[in-house]
Amino acid sequence: MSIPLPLTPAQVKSFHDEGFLIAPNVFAPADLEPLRREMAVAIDRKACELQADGKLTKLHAELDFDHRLAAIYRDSKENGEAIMRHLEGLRGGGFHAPEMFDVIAHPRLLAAVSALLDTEEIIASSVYRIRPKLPNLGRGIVPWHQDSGYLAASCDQHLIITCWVPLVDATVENGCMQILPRTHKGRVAEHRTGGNAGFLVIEDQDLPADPRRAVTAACPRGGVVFMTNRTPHCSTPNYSDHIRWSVDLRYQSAEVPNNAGLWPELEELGDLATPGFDEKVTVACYPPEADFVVQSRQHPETVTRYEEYVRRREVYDKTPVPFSAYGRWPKEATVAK
Ligand SMILES: O=C(O)CCC(=O)C(=O)O
Ligand SMILES: [Fe+2]
Repeated sequence: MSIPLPLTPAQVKSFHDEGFLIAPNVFAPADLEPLRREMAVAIDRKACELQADGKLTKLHAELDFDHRLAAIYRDSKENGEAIMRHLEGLRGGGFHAPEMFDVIAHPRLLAAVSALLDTEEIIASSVYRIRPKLPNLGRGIVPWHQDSGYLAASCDQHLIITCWVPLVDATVENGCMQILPRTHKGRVAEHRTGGNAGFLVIEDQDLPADPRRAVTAACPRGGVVFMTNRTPHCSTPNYSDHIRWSVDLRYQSAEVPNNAGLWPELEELGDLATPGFDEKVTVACYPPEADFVVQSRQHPETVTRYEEYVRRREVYDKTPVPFSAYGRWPKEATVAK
């Protein structure tokens, strides 16, 4: 295992001043290969299943991970959507093979997160998302928002770090992110429901700065775009011929409210959670999904291993929690974007 390289003090300062940091070479190119390969296997499996059901005629098995799903989608929107839903799961982080966990718990990534959070005690969130942004498809275009727009208001003033990890070189052409710098220290802006593809949106007049000041966050594969939960960002269309694959992961200090220690203890029959569990988890910044300890110097025995991470995710997915990511923003966007 290579020795984790933390960020330089100048990079850490830049993150806190600007609200984001683009760090190349967090991962070695080979580090992301197992995840890309396993996601390709998952696509293949689902495509074969659709073929066996008589829904899909052409497998496009000769195409690589960066092109195959786009070709399947071009043949049939329904099949393309079915495969994307399969990968995304209930809320966007459905894919949880060991290769995904290895990226979430990667020592070099955790060293960088630890430097940015200034703690060794790190909680990872299940609120990670897999994003296949297909060429010329509106669904992957994410309108202006702050990640706090989706989280509990009680966590607005805490720091939760989004690590945006491209699985291909992310460029303007294939629809990398745009980020509004130096605007992450104020209140969370007004978000509205009904943005593109059902996302929340901050309308231009409600952004904390002129969107023309946005920085283009191109990032090579192996690099990471780090952002705070109050950093406004969006992403643009993919005009390339390949899929802009990315995953975004989230981390916070163990001092920030979380549900890492809470289990619902499902009853055998009916899968009903222990009474009161739903109220308890509302302490977390995103109550419906399972947080877990990913690094701890003080209590290394609490660090979550792969099997427990999977179990926590499954159990939370079955547990109705009275929290909606859209609940805090009752107003619809005035213009559908
Ligand atoms: O991947 C994208 O296009 C948007 C990502 C995003 O909003 C996030 O990582 O928080
Ligand atoms: Fe976001």
